[in-house]
Amino acid sequence: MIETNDPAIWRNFLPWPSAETHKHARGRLAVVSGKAHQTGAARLAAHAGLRMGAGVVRILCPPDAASVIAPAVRAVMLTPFSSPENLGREAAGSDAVVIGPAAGLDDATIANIQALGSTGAVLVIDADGLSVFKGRTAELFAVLDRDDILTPHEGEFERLFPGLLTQGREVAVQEAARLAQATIVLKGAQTLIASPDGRVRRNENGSPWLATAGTGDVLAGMIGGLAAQRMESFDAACAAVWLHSDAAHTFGPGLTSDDLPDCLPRVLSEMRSSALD
Ligand SMILES: NC(=O)C1=CN([C@@H]2O[C@H](COP(=O)(O)OP(=O)(O)OC[C@H]3O[C@@H](n4cnc5c(N)ncnc54)[C@H](OP(=O)(O)O)[C@@H]3O)[C@@H](O)[C@H]2O)[C@@H](O)CC1
Ligand SMILES: Nc1ncnc2c1ncn2[C@@H]1O[C@H](COP(=O)(O)OP(=O)(O)O)[C@@H](O)[C@H]1O
Repeated sequence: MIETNDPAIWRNFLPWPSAETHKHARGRLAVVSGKAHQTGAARLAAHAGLRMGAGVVRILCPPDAASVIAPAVRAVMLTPFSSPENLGREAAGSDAVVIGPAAGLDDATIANIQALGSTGAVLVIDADGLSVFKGRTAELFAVLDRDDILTPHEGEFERLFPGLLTQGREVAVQEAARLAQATIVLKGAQTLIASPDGRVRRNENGSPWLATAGTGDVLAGMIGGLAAQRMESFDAACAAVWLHSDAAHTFGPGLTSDDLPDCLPRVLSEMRSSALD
């Protein structure tokens, strides 16, 4: 049965800081950047993860990108990596890692994802991190744990699961979660979220203002931010999808992906008030 993605289901599982917490205890999120001319997507995701409450957010970047990113971040920290092995070491200790936005469609992206697979962090894989496995899905599935999360739009979904969408989005997303043994977020006007345990929810508060470049990168960062705070992956994905749309409704016309993270304090405050009621 497909449930509506109603906040009542996951509202009480949202992570709020306790009086005694510190930034590392709140959750460590890493976001992997693309090359020097492709760093905006990672910066959007990292900022969103920080706004969602991850206590420490770090961008891990190829060495050539460091001088581009450094002047463009403040609360987000920056660490260059020189190889997939080095990336794996730098990401160790992260609670969640986002990879894929503007990562590049080359073997380095595959090797980076494989290296991250052994860190134990929850992986949120988006965009190029999905498309690069076109025709090589067995290699992707070999990396995934059940708490990992894939966030394809329909184009990316078709590359990973060719032909599956002809059975309808609902059937397709459930079958994809079963095949991948991971949570699948099939994005669209009504995003569907499926867990490998068979749960599936339909998001019904979508906003067409989200049809603008970079909003998917923000969503990946939001999911990563909640997963870093140890919210269960499926609920983290459902909560982030709903809050992402709510932020878009809050801003309305003229929305760009840059605006979304800055709408989150208000959206989260409203959610916190209603959870306390
Ligand atoms: N700020 C930044 O730096 C940003 C960087 N970004 C980075 O840019 C890269 C390209 O990302 P991308 O998503 O534009 O292109 P990609 O998936 O390679 O192919 C697009 C093709 O897929 C198809 N398609 C089918 N359904 C679709 C759907 N629902 N939504 C969208 N497309 C759909 C569609 O085919 P059509 O329908 O036109 O035949 C379309 O032509 C990637 O690295 C990404 O991370 C972006 O995140 C933006 C912000
Ligand atoms: N018409 C729409 N109505 C509601 N949500 C939409 C619509 N179009 C796009 N979205 C949402 O916007 C986001 C776009 O993500 P994505 O396609 O990955 O963009 P990008 O790669 O530019 O970041 C997804 O969360 C998707 O559900």
